[in-house]
Amino acid sequence: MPPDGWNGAIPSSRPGTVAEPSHGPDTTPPRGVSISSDPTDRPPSGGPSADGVPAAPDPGPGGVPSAADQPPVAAEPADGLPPAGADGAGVPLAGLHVEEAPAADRSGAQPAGDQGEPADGHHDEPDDHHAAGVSLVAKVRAVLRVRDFRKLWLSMSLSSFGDWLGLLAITATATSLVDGFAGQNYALGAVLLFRLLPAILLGPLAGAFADRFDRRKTMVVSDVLRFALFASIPIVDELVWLFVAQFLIEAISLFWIPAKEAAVPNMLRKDQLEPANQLSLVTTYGFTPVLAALVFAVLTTVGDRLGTTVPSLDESKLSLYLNALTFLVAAVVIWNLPSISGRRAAGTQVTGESFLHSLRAGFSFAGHTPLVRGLVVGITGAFVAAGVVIATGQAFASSVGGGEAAYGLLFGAVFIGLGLGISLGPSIARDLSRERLFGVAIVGAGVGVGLLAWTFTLWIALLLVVVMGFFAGIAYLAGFTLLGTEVDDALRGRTFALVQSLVRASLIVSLAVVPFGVGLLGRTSVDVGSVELAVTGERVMLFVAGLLAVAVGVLAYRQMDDGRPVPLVADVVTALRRDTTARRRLAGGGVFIAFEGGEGAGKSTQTRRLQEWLTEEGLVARTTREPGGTPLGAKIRAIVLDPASAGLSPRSEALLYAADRAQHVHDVLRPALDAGEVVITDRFVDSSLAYQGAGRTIPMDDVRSISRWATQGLQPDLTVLLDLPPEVGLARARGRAAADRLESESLEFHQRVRGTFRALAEAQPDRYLVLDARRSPDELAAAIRTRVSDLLQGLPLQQLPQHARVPRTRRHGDHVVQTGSTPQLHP
Ligand SMILES: Nc1ncnc2c1ncn2[C@@H]1O[C@H](COP(=O)(O)OP(=O)(O)OP(=O)(O)O)[C@@H](O)[C@H]1O
Ligand SMILES: Cc1cn([C@H]2C[C@H](O)[C@@H](COP(=O)(O)O)O2)c(=O)[nH]c1=O
Repeated sequence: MPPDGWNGAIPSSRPGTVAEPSHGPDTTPPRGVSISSDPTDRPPSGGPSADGVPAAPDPGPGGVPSAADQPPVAAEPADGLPPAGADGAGVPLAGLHVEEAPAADRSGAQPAGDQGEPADGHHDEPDDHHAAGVSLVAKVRAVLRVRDFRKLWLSMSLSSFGDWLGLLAITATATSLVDGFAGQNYALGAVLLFRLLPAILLGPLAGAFADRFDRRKTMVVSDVLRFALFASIPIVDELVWLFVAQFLIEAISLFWIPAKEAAVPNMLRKDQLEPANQLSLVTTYGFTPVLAALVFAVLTTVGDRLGTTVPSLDESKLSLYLNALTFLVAAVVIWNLPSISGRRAAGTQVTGESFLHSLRAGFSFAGHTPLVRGLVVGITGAFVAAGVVIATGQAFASSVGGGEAAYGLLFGAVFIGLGLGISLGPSIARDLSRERLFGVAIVGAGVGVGLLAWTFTLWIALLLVVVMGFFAGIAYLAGFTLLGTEVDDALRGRTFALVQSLVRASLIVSLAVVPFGVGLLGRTSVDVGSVELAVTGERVMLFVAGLLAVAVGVLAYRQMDDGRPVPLVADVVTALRRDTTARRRLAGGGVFIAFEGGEGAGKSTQTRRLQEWLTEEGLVARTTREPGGTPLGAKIRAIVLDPASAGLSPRSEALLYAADRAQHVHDVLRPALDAGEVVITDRFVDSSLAYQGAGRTIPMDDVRSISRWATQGLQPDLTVLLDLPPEVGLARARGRAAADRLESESLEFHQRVRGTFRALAEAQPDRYLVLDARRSPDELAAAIRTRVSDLLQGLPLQQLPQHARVPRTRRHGDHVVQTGSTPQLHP
């Protein structure tokens, strides 16, 4: 039976999914129109002159500012990007690979070792997996730096530890209070029953109550009552009171859990909720049960000795007192966290909806919303299967020849698997939609159980149990995260409560029914060739549980599938391989390439050259830009770049760029990608993160949120970052035209911009090509062509009709001669 922290599910922001075209297959006629960037349409001059750019520190090789020049880095945010207001140049760049500048450019540069890179100068790009792992640690550390959350998490962990310890102690107490094998088993069953029963009877009521109380008071009162009840069990020392106390403790916990769930999102930023969720679940299922088992073992030794001096004290009683104490400590901690109180304390009115009506609304919502229905079916079915695994565990363990020790190992293996699934699952399956992940993970767990049923070797069984736990952990996190993100706050308490009740009911039913099934089926053996196969009740039940999990996984998947035309297997395989291009291809789309970089880095030059080359190769390729890729965007561009718009507030500026982007995605990018074109944009979302986020010091998450909203999740397949020290780029840009409003910003502003571009590239090395923009235009164009030709290999992109193609012989006479290596495309 899971302890208090069991559904530590915290509403969380959904990890970014790979953009899927919003339209169906290509119906758009081929386009060959190029919207080229025109540097002459800048707003009229009027800003500060090009002079006065302060001398910049030596940027080091490849333009990387040396550590000594970097200003102090502010508190590290969850996403590893510079916090708002921090100088992006201070972000560690160890994993960034910048294609090197020509030798002449590097003279006098500092050794690579100064940048924290390997002394041999070899830039090892961290693989994506590693980057994801590091970023999870960073995210968790950032979450734990939030003082109130840290305190709540510590108190939750303490309660969870106490609860596991209490479970061990109560089961030991129950069996010690009765005599005989049958009596002891009945007592054990009754303890579990009394622990599970309240949720079935009171769960939905507790859910409806959840939003009507001051959360802090609810939690403190619950913890104090649980302290008193746990402490009373060893004092009263009666079996009947143990059952009553169990029932009351569970009933009280039902009020504590939703209060806690509602409190956490108020303490953290939205993007911090998923790592907080992972942390809570790993603590509850990975760490505290192991610690509780160890402490119980220690107390058993101490209790034996104590028992000789204080006869009424044994390890179970000691554990129960300790458990009681954890709740008292938690009560004190929570009492000192006023931020938990929530909206009641803030004076917000609760709707006048009747209690009964709100209960009915909760049920109706769960029954009529396909996604929630799928989640409820999946979670319930998975817990029925889990109940079967628990109920057959002892018999199965002895059948693989390990007895009690094997049971302990198998029990531990479940938690190892759960811990791995919860902590690693989201990063492994980062690109897969959570709806699909949920169904797939339940099926995976079911297959694990089905195979386990026919395993006769302990180590294979242990391996399969870890696999089963791994998938179950992923499903659990995905399911509860989806409940948190997809269910409106007003209904969330009731939905969670309903799921809680169903989970417990499933466990009860399977724990009650399975032993009968096992007994009824008995033990037989089947001859398979020369081998005699033992077909026992517990193995058959396990196999049935596996089949059931597979069935509910498929059912949940069908309920929750968003109807995308991408076949599941290909979706899973490409998501695991992080193959975003293949994912877009699966969805029948084109290829999206973004150019990013500071002022004067050469983006317009290179977007144009790339488009010309692709067109020569017979592909439909277009260039576009932000801001100003649409007629409406051109007006926005005029406003944002006009030095006369001096009073524009940072937020207005961010929204104007987002508005330009929304129109751009809607009018240009999506249709062109849906038509299978190669779309090359001069700037995209990264520019907003760099300029409005780091430059204007707007919180990165706010910029990311409005950008995601504006783009509906569209991401480039490749971003070419032309990296250049800002003083070089500004000089180039100012040599071309008078400085616009952004170019007129300070050098520090532009250094923050540069640092953020680099940090973004570092976070996803597979999706970026970082080039030293001090290289010649020809060298840059050649490096870009090489990378782009790799990206486009084998893709069924839209091609120019024969009559529109430029014969190779004429091309070089008419257009820019593409020098350097020019790979051949085979579209
Ligand atoms: N690799 C290069 N080396 C030197 N000069 C370059 C290089 N690439 C472009 N330039 C020159 O630098 C200036 C800016 O180039 P371009 O307009 O392509 O940059 P940009 O990144 O689009 O600038 P902005 O962001 O300010 O629009 C132009 O005068 C261009 O000729
Ligand atoms: C997309 C985008 C752009 N900017 C800034 C960056 C530049 O200073 C100008 C655009 O000028 P360019 O000549 O086209 O490079 O706008 C920004 O601040 N935020 C953005 O999202």
